[in-house]
Amino acid sequence: MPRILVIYKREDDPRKNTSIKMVRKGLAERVRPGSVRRGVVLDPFSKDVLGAWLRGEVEAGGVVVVDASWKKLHPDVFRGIRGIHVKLPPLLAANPVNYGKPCVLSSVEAVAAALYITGFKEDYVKLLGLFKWMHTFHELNKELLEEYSRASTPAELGKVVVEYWGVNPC
Ligand SMILES: C[S@@+](CC[C@H](N)C(=O)[O-])C[C@H]1O[C@@H](n2cnc3c(N)ncnc32)[C@H](O)[C@@H]1O
Repeated sequence: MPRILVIYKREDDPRKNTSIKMVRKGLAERVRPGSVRRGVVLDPFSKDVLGAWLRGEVEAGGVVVVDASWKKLHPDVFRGIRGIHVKLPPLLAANPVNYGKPCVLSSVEAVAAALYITGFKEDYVKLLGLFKWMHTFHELNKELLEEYSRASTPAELGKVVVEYWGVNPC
């Protein structure tokens, strides 16, 4: 499994936090921002998008997620973290806080999507087992995830987004 690195900002209830659960289950590690050397940083403010062409970077450096509150999230939170910053192509959240909304995923949803799109499908399945609503995430997004994973360039991925969403909501 690629490394999953969590930068945890302690901004919400730790009992409901999804990245803390990934860490507790031994699927992710908690790190300080300065210790990240490379990898794919899941950054909703980036203009670049994650796609299958980043598989090598995920393999080499892992997936970095910044666990902060969506209410307080600001581009500064991501500044200075080394790695390739990318947002995810649009997907629907299934978590109880943002159910049905595009783009505002929980940490576990974001990491799972990144793993699926870059071809780590068995590792994606491991994350589905962490929360009941992760199976709903799968049902809501499985066709889109598969289409996204087949796009081999940003232009191809952009076409899928336009065909499905019209205007990109993220
Ligand atoms: C804002 S935090 C909220 C996490 C929440 N506290 C939890 O328990 O899961 C979610 C993180 O997942 C990643 N993420 C979520 N949606 C994303 C998207 N559309 N594009 C890129 N990264 C995303 C980002 O690293 C973001 O900071």
